[in-house]
Amino acid sequence: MESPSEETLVAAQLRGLPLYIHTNLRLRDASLNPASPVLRLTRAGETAWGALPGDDWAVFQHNHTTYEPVEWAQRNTQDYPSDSGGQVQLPLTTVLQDHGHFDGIQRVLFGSNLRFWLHRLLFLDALSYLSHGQLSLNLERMILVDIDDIFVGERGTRLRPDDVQALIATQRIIAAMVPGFRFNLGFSGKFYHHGEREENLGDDYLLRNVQEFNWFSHMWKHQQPHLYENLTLLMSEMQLNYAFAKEHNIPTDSGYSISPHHSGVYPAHEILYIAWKKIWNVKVTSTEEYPHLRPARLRRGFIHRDIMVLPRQTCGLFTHTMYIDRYPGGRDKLDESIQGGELFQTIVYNPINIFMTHMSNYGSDRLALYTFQSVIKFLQCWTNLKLSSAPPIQLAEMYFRLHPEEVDPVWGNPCDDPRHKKIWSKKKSCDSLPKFLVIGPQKTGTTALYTFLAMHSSITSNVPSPDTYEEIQFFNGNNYYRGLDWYMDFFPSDSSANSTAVTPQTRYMFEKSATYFDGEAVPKRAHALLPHAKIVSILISPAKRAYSWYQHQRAHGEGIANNYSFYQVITAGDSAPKALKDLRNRCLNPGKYAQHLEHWLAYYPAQQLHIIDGEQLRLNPVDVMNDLQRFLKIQPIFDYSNHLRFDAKKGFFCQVVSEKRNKCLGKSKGRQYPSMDERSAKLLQRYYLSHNTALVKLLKKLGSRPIPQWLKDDLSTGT
Ligand SMILES: Nc1ncnc2c1ncn2[C@@H]1O[C@H](COP(=O)(O)OS(=O)(=O)O)[C@@H](OP(=O)(O)O)[C@H]1O
Repeated sequence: MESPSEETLVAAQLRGLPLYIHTNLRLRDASLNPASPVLRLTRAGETAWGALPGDDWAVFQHNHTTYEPVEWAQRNTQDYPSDSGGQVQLPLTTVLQDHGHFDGIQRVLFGSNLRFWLHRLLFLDALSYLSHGQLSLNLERMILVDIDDIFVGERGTRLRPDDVQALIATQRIIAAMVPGFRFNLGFSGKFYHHGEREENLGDDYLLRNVQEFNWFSHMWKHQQPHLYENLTLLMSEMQLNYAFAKEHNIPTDSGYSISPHHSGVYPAHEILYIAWKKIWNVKVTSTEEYPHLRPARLRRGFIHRDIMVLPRQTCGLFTHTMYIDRYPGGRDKLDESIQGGELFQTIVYNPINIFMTHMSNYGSDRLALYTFQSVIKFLQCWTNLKLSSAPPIQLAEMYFRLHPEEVDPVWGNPCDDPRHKKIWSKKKSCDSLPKFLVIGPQKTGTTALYTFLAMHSSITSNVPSPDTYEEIQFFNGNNYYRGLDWYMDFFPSDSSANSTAVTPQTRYMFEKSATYFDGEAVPKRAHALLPHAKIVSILISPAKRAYSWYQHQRAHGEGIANNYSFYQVITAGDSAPKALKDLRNRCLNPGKYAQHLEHWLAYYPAQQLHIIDGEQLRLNPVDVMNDLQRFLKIQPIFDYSNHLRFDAKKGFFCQVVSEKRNKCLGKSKGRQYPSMDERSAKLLQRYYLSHNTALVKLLKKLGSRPIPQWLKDDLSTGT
């Protein structure tokens, strides 16, 4: 390849097209064709002056009506002064639209990659144009700028009256370009009048102009709420800021609040949410921490305890960023971010932008005012985006209308992220999260397994729930919305709670909830919190399971189950009463084993999954428990042969208590009921045929597991 300094305009014709390409060029000064029909998001602004990134640009030479330039640039004659000879150069086409008149194919050709910021916009426009609008971004963009830490800050870094005047003046200028724009000020009243004389006058000036801005409460002393374990104490601190607001005519009805350092928002500190609601009637907050700080484009929102949590965007201005020239990387870096770089693109890609800034960014040389005013001007110059602003509640409602799939939170493990660990209650420990889950399905022997596991001195389960006994049922249903603290309270980290001899390190904690197996949302949620957990499932004949489940419902006095025979339940058609159809689904669906296991395997690797043959658990529990201990790598290995014994009266294996006495499971496990009728048995064999066939395939794929006898039987009689 030629070195760039030696390059010449080497032309190559694109095969079959009246189009020549010159490659390997350095260019500068890009401009757009205002008449190009491709432009939608992109606006033909001025010229993007300066060298364009890269030294391997291609330009297009065309001589046919099918072609229309979208972007031009000049050769970088600063590099080759001899080339220009002082003459004006013709612009070279760097992005070209092909209308398809020649060969019927419409194209947009780019002479360079997406390193050049303008190409990122043009690429979106090309997608929109070529897809006839199917792949188009909406052009509305909302912008909210929060100024945290009002009144907080060292002497010498705070606002003076002229800074406040500049704030108001710039707000007016921005509002003329962004309808509805007002700075959103978050205050900590405790530090009011803590500055130098001029700065205290600045505080007063701000309060005299209280109606110019939107306001929200920060913490009174700028404390981190996750350090509070006591709700009353936290509320009394919030109350102080509330009283301050009242005294100084600061509006208290924004329904928005921000927590210092994102503390308590995510990972959620429940008492923060409760206190916020009670004192400030908070409806919206925002954070950069959900699910993680980086990458910024993956930040999401969620709703917890009726508080809408929005993702917040970073604009590179932190408490200590106070001077333009001391911006990390210098003024050029800041301008690069504004002029097509990170800040500019954040607004291009996010329909709703909440930016975090700090009071200190508005004193000194007012870096933040420069930043926002400039980026908005730049956006107006180069895009057709419709910028506007609105108070946080409106933004939040808009956000969740756009992203209904984000409403439900997904709780991650706070210990997986050092930042999260820092803003998580000191009382919590990741040691008190389960290392394995017994997921069911129901009626396969999960209680027997749970009881046998609990006999092991190194294994502990959760403390019982008052509603659902040994099962917490967290990852499915409404308990999930109670939050992680609620779940973790079932796993006390002090060893006194359950087993005295073992430390948290040697304790192998688990949880069993038999409805997890077929819970739609469970694998995703479990994996988000416990990605390294082992997953244990038990399978028996799905027909037998369905029948046992039906008997269980009858024994529990479930009205519908008592009013209909098993056959009627499993054959209920679409015209049946809803309650009967629901019962049918709950009875039959968990037995579609392969389908549910595939769902788990979409989140967990096969090595973390252990499938127990439920018939073996019933007939030969000692071997099953030995296998399971090996799989879980539990030490020491517990010898179950001395502790489990077949109880002829119960008809099942039970726990050995003494030479003569066994402790068996209660009456509800191993019930007496008539055998399944022939008709139902035949029907279910047919019903589960495809599911059982898929299960055999899956088990084979998973490796050396012997195919359970019940599965072979179900399949042989089902054909
Ligand atoms: N050792 C031992 N003792 C008692 N019962 C045993 C045992 N091993 C397996 N089984 C079978 O477990 C079935 C109940 O399953 P679950 O405990 O998973 O039911 S539940 O979902 O928790 O309600 C229960 O179902 P039913 O026989 O229909 O009552 C038993 O067949």
